[in-house]
Amino acid sequence: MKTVLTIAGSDCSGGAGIQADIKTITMHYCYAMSVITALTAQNTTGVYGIEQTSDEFIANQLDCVFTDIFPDAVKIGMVYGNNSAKVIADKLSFYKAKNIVTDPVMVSTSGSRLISEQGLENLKKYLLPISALATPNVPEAEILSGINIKNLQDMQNAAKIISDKYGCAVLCKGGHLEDCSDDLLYFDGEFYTYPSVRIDNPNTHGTGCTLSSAIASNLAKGFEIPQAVENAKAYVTRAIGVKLDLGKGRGPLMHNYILQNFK
Ligand SMILES: Nc1ncnc2c1ncn2[C@@H]1O[C@H](COP(=O)(O)OP(=O)(O)O)[C@@H](O)[C@H]1O
Ligand SMILES: Cc1ncc(COP(=O)(O)OP(=O)(O)O)c(N)n1
Repeated sequence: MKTVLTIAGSDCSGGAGIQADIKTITMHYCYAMSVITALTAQNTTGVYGIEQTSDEFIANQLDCVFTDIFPDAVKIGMVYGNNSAKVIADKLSFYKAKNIVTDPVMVSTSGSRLISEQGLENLKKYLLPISALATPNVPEAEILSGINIKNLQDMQNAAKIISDKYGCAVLCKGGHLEDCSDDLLYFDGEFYTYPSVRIDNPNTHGTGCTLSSAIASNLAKGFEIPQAVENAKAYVTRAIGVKLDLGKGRGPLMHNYILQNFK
């Protein structure tokens, strides 16, 4: 049994964060573990409160996981606190964690900040350099690279800038582009494009969380990054395409419908 750890925030409505990650990892027939960095009170209409986990308690959770069941891959999502990224990076380095996928979550689609300014500086300084892969969406890639992104060429430029700066592979996600949802990977000096038509579905809460945990699950199973991304993209595309419609706002994805196809 392959094991995957998610280090992220809890979404009580089950669409994003830890809950989306555990569903995704489980659907990939991997064993899911979690280190919770923050509690959020949120639903499909927005984020209504955030409670940060203390640095000591994040460290305590990481010790409990790594001294007992060593994860084959680690996904990092919402890292809210000023020093959380450093605490996490120190522990991951100490335990020699492998296959680290960092989704540099900054702002929810509903507009709430999910990381502090200092937290973001520490994510850049400590977490990205130890990651195998970072998975920014377009606004996050603009912040990390310092350039505007309107098309695939801009995504290529941004991914290379981020990769050169932080030393990790970069998947720039296209969910925020105007007419398509193509994703772009820069890995080992090469560009890979993952084309997809835009699915007409407003219910995309947790797509980024789902994609990054699906990539981590595929890395845990032994796939190389380009193939892991291809498999994960197929998973998230299917989960959006089911068009589950729950809640009063931007609803979550459907995971269990696709049980048969991702053994
Ligand atoms: N409407 C859509 N149709 C098809 N794919 C989508 C759609 N929205 C998002 N995606 C895909 O979901 C994944 C997450 O992308 P994105 O929404 O940009 O990330 P985030 O949730 O971090 O903002 C990407 O693979 C993206 O291409
Ligand atoms: C607890 C928590 N973590 C991450 C997010 C952001 O989720 P993501 O899939 O990146 O995007 P949106 O769902 O905000 O579009 C979150 N909302 N909560």
